[in-house]
Amino acid sequence: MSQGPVLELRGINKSFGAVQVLHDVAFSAYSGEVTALVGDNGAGKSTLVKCIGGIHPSDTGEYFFEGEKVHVGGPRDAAALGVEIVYQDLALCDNLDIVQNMFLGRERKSGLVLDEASMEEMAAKTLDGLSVRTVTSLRQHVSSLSGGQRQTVAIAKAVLWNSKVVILDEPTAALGVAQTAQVLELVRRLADNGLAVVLISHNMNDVFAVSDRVAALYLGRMAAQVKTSEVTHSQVVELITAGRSGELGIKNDNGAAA
Ligand SMILES: Nc1ncnc2c1ncn2[C@@H]1O[C@H](COP(=O)(O)OP(=O)(O)OP(=O)(O)O)[C@@H](O)[C@H]1O
Repeated sequence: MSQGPVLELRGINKSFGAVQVLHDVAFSAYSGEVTALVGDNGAGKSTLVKCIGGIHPSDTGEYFFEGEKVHVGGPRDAAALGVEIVYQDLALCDNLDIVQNMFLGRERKSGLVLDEASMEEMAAKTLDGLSVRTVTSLRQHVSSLSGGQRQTVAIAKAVLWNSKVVILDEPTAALGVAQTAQVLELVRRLADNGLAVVLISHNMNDVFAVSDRVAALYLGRMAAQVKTSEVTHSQVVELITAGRSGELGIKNDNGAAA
């Protein structure tokens, strides 16, 4: 399924004041694939994702979407391309129900009133399309949902808008074993439905369970972006902790030596 990447960044540099956080970073995401973005605390994962999402646009570098060079100067530009980010804190409102959360800020109206029926139908269709069966009622307040169910609602909200790239910030960090398995299954299904999924993770089991590629950041540089099937668990740990793998032969997707 390897066509060109749907999203590709080249030569991304980003500084906050005098501190340069990202150095000449290249990163690609492919439709139908899960790309795990890994790296130690402070390696620059969130900063890279914020560049992709237009929250902190990069200082220099190029951004390509579906092969075209684009300018992403803010979150609206990213959303218009079909790039959605699901943050760790989920940004769900506890006092609203599932449908209200999924349409928050983008409510559908019929004349002057909210078109509840069509929103409920779209929400149900999206959850069905993701084969989500864990939610009992769409009119349930999200405060009454489990961590895994909340994660599911946040992910469904991100894919409601015909998105093409979905970035998930540590979706299993706060979950137990069974819920982690459920969310990972959902992550895989998103890719199988044709989306490019980027999964930020610290958990090697999750990375190897679900990803097609691994992109490893080390001190703000892309140490390697490789196919998951071509690396071992310990090579990925080395990339995260030392910025390179001692064993030769790891190549970046673009052919450069890691
Ligand atoms: N708004 C900001 N202003 C100044 N420095 C920042 C800002 N955001 C991030 N940084 C710095 O950039 C570096 C990378 O941070 P970032 O949050 O991108 O790392 P991360 O890989 O996501 O880490 P973690 O796994 O801990 O979330 C850190 O040294 C951080 O202190």
